[in-house]
Amino acid sequence: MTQDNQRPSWVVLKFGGSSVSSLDDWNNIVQIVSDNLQQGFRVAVVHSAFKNVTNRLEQLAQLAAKSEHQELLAELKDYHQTMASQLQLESSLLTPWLDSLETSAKKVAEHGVLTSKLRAELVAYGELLSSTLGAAFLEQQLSSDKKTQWLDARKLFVSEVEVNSNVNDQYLNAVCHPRPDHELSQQWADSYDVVLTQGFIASNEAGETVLLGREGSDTSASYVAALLEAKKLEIWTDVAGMFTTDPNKLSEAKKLEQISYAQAFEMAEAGAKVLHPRCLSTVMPYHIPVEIKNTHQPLEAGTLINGDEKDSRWVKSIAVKQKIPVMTLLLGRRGQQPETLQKVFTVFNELELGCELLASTKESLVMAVETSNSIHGEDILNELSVKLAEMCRSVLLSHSAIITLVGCQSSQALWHLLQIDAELPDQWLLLSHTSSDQHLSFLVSDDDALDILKLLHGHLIQ
Ligand SMILES: Nc1ncnc2c1ncn2[C@@H]1O[C@H](COP(=O)(O)OP(=O)(O)O)[C@@H](O)[C@H]1O
Ligand SMILES: N[C@@H](CC(=O)OP(=O)(O)O)C(=O)O
Repeated sequence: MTQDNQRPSWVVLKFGGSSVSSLDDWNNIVQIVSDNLQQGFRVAVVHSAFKNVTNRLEQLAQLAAKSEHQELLAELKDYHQTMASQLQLESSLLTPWLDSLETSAKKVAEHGVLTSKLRAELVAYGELLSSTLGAAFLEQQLSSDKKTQWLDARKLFVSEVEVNSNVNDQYLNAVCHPRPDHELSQQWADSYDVVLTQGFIASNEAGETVLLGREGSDTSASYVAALLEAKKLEIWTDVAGMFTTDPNKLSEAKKLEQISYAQAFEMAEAGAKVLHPRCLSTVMPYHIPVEIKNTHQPLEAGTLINGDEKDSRWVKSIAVKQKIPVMTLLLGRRGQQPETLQKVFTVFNELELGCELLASTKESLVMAVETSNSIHGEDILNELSVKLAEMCRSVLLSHSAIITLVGCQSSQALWHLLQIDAELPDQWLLLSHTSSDQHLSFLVSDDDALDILKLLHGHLIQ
């Protein structure tokens, strides 16, 4: 068995859609990879689809089910071919993927209904296309003695069926449990300087393509880091770290230089989308530090996530999730009875929608609807309202925001809130705090969300 200090030193670099979508981005990526090679690391790159391509592929899947996909398909082909020419690469590199994308869309059209299996197959082309160009660009730009190898993530990661998961989850929100493979790490290190693979995609035991949930490339990067027992995992994105709140929503947001895994997890769970929460649970057991950095400003210091942290008395950050579909069900006196709850959850189940119970009173239930792993379009929310209305006095569908205070005990957070000498809006519903008690959430109207964020950030963040 090899000793730890004889093992190859891998660094994993994940580049999100916002980091791979222009020639300037790619010149920065070449520099970042070269710097790591110069420091003696082997480099594993995990690559997302180009910016917004996954959303457009999701749309393509919906349109294909109605045989109305030709225009968007042509647009997507054109977009990728233009990217190839921007990077001065042969667009013929893309032909096999573009042909199979067309075949998949045709398959959906012939089937006439979108299934989660077909959706996964089709949406995966975003990462397959972009990473093919990424690997060719690195091979072309890195010095000639450096070997770059493109790898198919579906051969590396096989999903495991989770207890109670439904078919949609198995194809669209799949879970893998990679463990360190020292032999593979050595084999790759002997053969290549850089390996490059796709984020977001994996396969199941039947060899079919599955997805790891929207924004799942961070999760893939953590899988690669665990597989290689990497020295560090760097998430390269369009902001220079994790901030006290989304810097694109509030300019006063401050960068957090160093935070614990636990706090970063709470922030990610609460909606700080710069990092996917599932990414941390994979790297934590191996103590792999995670750094978040800005691809557009590579020299700027980022946020380092590692280790533990002492309890804090102050709110450290505030996360906002906006445009969450929320159903408020007025159920009358039988509201909290098991039969009523069972009927409500059965409707969600039948429509294959996820839900989170946000609050309940004796007579009402407030539930957030999770649509990202649904195979249906937006009109599924209306269908849900109609079905729920059959068992309720009334159903209200709103698009709301969830604001979460992260980093101190909920009792402390409430105490801090009481000190705020300003008017809070009328529409303000206390939701929950997590079992770790480092997390306090409120449901507010989407229109008020950014004003409330500004107010709370000004008062609560030290
Ligand atoms: N607390 C936070 N700190 C930093 N960024 C945040 C935070 N909360 C939300 N974000 C958002 O996360 C975005 C980066 O995530 P994402 O768009 O998924 O990037 P990528 O395409 O690189 O995966 C930032 O542009 C920022 O708007
Ligand atoms: N492309 C996928 C996976 C992903 O993580 O993308 P990004 O790294 O750009 O957030 C998505 O949009 O969901």
